[in-house]
Amino acid sequence: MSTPADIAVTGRGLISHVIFDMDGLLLDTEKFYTEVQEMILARFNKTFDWSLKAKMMGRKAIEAARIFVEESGISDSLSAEDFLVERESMLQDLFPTSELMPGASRLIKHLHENNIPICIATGTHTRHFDLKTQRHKELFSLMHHIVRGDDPEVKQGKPAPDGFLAAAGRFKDGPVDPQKVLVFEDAPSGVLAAKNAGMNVVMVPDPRLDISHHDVADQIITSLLDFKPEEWGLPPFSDSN
Ligand SMILES: O=P(O)(O)OC[C@H](O)CO
Ligand SMILES: [Mg+2]
Repeated sequence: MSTPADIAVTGRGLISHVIFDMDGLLLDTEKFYTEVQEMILARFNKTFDWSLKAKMMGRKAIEAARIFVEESGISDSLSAEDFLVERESMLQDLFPTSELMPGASRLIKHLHENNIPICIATGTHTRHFDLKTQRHKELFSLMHHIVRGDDPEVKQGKPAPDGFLAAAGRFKDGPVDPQKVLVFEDAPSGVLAAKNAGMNVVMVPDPRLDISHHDVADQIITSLLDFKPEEWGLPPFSDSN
């Protein structure tokens, strides 16, 4: 992990574009997946722990589902496809209640007001994206574009770089040099995806995630409220932020 001084030395202060992850980073939606998956495993007298959570988060639904049934040892009783069906109605009730993570609105508005191009690259597919964001349309409209997990260009989910490379390619003036992109992520798979795309990554991990997952990111912060844009060559927050 780099310190702010290292960041300046390696030239990572020259960020021109920002890509946000969504679940667990902008929206407090990871808790819904956890709740539902705990309930399903309880049916099999098993517990859902953070080592399994760490492997699933950030991935496309079917990829996470395969990990869930295989790693928890229930694949003989429940297929990945049936797991997705079983959790769907519960998630559909929970997603419309999604709330913003602390500091998300402040950072998005700050970057937009300062003309820093911003977008989202999420593993979430369009139908779930629409449910999760229905209370936050105004804020999400500040994004230049949004790449979802079912985008045709996203052949493989995180940790593959597909989503971040597609996102970097859709800004107004064409593809952006990955070295000038700063990604915000909460998930180990998402941090790896951004590094696989050659980008800079600030990780905002859930405190329950094992610290062994902190090694790959360029910077770790405990909340978006703690992000200091000037450490990355971005306009600082003013007192009114
Ligand atoms: O974290 P995101 O936004 O890539 O979403 C991925 C899944 O939908 C949830 O882990
Ligand atoms: Mg995430």
